[in-house]
Amino acid sequence: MVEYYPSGCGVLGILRKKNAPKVKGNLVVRAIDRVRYRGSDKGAGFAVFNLERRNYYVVKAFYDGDPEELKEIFLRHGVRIENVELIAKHSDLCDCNLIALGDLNQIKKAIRDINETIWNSEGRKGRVYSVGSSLHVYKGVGYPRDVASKYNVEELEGDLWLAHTRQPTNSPGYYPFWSHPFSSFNVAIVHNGDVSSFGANVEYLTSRGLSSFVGTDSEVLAFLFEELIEEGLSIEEAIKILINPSRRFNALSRDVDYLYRNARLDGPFTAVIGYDAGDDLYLIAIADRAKFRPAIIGEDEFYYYVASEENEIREISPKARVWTLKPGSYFIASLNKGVISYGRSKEELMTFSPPPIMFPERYDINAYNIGYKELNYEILKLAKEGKREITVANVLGHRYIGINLPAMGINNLRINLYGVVGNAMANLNEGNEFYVYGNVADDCCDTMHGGKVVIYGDARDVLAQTFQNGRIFVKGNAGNRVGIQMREYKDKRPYLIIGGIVDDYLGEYMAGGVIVIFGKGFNGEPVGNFVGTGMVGGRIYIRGRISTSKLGLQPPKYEVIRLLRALYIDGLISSEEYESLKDSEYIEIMDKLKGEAKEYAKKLFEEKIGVPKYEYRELTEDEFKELLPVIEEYSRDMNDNSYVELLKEKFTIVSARRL
Ligand SMILES: NC(=O)CC[C@H](N)C(=O)O
Repeated sequence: MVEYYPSGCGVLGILRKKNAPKVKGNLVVRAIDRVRYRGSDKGAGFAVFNLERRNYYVVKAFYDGDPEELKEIFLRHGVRIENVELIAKHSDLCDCNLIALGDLNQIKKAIRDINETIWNSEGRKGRVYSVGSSLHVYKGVGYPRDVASKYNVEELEGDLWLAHTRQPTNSPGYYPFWSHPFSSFNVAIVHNGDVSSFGANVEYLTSRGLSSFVGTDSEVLAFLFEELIEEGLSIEEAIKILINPSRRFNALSRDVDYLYRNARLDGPFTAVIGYDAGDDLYLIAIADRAKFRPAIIGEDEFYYYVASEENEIREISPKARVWTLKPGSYFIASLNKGVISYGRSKEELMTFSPPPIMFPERYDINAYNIGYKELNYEILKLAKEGKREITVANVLGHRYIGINLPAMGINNLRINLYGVVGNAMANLNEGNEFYVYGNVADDCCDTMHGGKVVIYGDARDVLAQTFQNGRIFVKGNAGNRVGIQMREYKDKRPYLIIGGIVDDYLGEYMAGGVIVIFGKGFNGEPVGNFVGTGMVGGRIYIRGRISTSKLGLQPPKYEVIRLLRALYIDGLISSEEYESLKDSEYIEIMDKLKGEAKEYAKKLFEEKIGVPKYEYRELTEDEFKELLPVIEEYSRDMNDNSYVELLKEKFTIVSARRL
């Protein structure tokens, strides 16, 4: 039996390319069903768009009563309904399609009023949950397959699809009102995470005349996007406001930032937005600036994909190329224009690993049709029978691989994994070796105490959290928050070696151990922002020079200038010093200040702000001696002896700053 434990929502988006065939519903259902363990039986849904012009709107409503009553309510609000069709029942609720004729603005106004009446005044008697010229939302209580079979979703076709499996964190799930997708006039969204700015966002929307909300945090996303576009902003302007980028990078002008302050999203989110602009269809994916939820983007010959996990994409497209969104970034593609924004630079895109190898010539277990518990059980069984090397083919999102082994006293096994490994592989590992011929998902090697993990593809977010002994070798890239809280004790020292590039918060709160980032074949800086924030021990070696602005959590520029001005007024620095320092980076300023001025600056910033120590140089003899055997082993595993040469180059070396 395949057992699943709920964990967080699963999202999916698929857009066809211009000359590609339409996307069949059965593919969408298969893909979202791959991550049904992320959801629960408390809600699932689909949105399908087709770029067709019609002279009417399809209004969809849940209603606890005779659907004909709805017609009257619409008429009272000045909207002519051509046809009312009962399409399904959700216990006592009718699910109806209404064909509305008339002016769009009039229909919009009427629908806001109608929801105010049937949801607010009549105590949740019903709700209009989607309106579109080509958009159809299908949602309900249950798993994606339950909702799909109720509406024959597998038989439908579309240019653009969204799908969702829900693990409710806000608002209940016993009626379909709270299921995703949420929709507002030609816009539909699915979301994984929590919108903690819900209150401020509702305030913003209320000020724009909206008055009826079902209470799921995610719904504001649909309303906000639609409202911002309605106010004349471009798609990119609108989503930059929603994403709420860090003020440190000035992604928005001050005026825009201020004007739309209540339209910003806060909290963790990955969201997929589908938008029918009339002449084109858009697939958009956004990630919060700390990237607290996964977001995988994919592309093959026919389609663009957005998913929570790579296995959703692999289920239907084994050869797609995939990459991740950078923290606080966005992906936009349209049916007519293709990709408008990739969510990271083209150069970075090129560094992502090719599609995984799913099948070796010989293997012991085919994981395709078994759940992760069963897979762990099979591995354990073979280990107990005395097998020292076990090969698994067709891994597709299986989680917690190997987690049961240390507790069972098995610490000298080699496990070869072919495919796409799910979350939390090799957690708590003590002595086993894992060789992955593909990519691994989030939280790999958490609290690993020993043994070895070799990944020939990419690792995603939170790789090697509290990693404390052993070796982790990644050939490709790793994601956000890599090596956080790594530590060492006596002769136990963990080594994390990454051939490619990483995103933000590398080595956050690191307390021990060694991280090496080679950025091989990449010309830019191979790390994101906030490197070594709050670091208290250990060392990070990054090949090449990294701009100091990427290190730690630094104070905003204006605060630093304010301090310099105060130091000048108090006579602690001269006017020349003030002039020469004021345009420098924070770390350079801190290095150049002396005496009492430095003491002041330290008190103000350093004790509160986790900025690590920074050096740019070749390795010392001792460092080289320490790292050489590790890098030789890495080279052997990667079958590429150029890494030892790279070790002789100059590195940015980040370590704890002693105050
Ligand atoms: N698990 C999630 O990502 C939940 C999404 C959203 N907060 C909801 O309750 O529907």
